[in-house]
Amino acid sequence: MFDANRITHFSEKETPFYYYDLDLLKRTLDAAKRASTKFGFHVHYALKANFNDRVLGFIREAGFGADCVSGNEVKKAVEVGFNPDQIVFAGVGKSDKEISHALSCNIFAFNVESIQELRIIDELAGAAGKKGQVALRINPNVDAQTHHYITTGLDENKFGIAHWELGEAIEVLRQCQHIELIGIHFHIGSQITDLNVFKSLCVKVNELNNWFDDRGFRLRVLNVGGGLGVDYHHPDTAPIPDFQSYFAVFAEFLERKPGQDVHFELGRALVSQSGSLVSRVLYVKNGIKKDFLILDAGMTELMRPALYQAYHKIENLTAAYSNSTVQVHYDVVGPICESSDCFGKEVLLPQSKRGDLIAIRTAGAYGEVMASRYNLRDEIRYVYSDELIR
Ligand SMILES: Cc1ncc(COP(=O)(O)O)c(C=O)c1O
Ligand SMILES: N[C@@H](CCCC[NH3+])C(=O)O
Repeated sequence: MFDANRITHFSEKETPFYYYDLDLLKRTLDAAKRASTKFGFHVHYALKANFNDRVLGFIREAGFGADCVSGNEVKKAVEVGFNPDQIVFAGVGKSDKEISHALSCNIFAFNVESIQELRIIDELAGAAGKKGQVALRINPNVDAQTHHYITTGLDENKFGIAHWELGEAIEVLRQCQHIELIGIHFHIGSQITDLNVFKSLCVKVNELNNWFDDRGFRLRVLNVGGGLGVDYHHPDTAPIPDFQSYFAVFAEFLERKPGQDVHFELGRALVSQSGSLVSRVLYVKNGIKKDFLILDAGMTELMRPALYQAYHKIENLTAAYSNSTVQVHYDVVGPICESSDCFGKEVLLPQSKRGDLIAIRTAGAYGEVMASRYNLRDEIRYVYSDELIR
């Protein structure tokens, strides 16, 4: 819950807007950095979770690398000052233009997702007179036990090179003159809350690490991707994910060969809790079957509930400091002309009225970046916590 001072500040702003708590962001990054450094691990932040310039500035300052999934993300990472030597580029559909641009930036590595892509990077690197460093993204067929839309490491998913294709992949690698295999890469899904899933991933990584070693490939990097989940139900009591326990799983179960580095690509866990979407109640509508709170924010600002039926904690900030004790169940909806434009059904809130400020919490990851202009909505607005002390 936000303090009264902050709510007064919000009430002066035009809604809806994303609010970023930069102090919490910094504390989260410090915790992740401390825990990863303790084990000698390197973290590349997944820009796809949030590429807001100010957020990225803090992440770069904290010393993380960048994991990109498009040419524009590579461009952005370079522009905001990430060291190209700490930029990796994944994605099932990298275009020739994007590959050539990344080669010209001298990024650290391409996480390659198909055999055909290996040949194309080799060709483009040759034409540019470069040598591209590549890691093979392997689909390990490990169930991430998360929402099926954000599971990426099962045989049925489009991501990565299948394990049965690896023989062919190393034949192609042996023929290619302009690429060098530096490692193997995995990313099995997002919002993973059961750490045992990562133990299963380590077992697969160890098997494959040995497989490559047996065939004479001395891998320098084991990249195990991201995926660490956050607590959407308790944004205030559990604002910082347990990075120590997460990294400890890999420290215990991953078998590194001498000289091998371990890379991670965390997105959500680094930025989720420091962002909230702040909105106002436009109308309170008493339907036949239920009551609706109609907000001025919708699925165009935060798509996760409409897309994945994702849970986000909803709070009435105005009512929080009033004496009202009446509680009402509302369907909290947006103004967009889609029935799926709903942030939560049967949400128990203090009795609410037009003009009340509503916060939708844990929206710092996959919030602003997934916004759209559908219905010709306004561009996203922001408020940063340090405006309060400026
Ligand atoms: C290749 C890759 N790396 C890293 C991430 C970041 O994942 P998360 O935000 O769950 O940490 C993703 C997104 O799921 C991804 O596709
Ligand atoms: N956009 C998803 C996560 C997908 C991660 C990218 N592979 C979410 O909001 O949870």
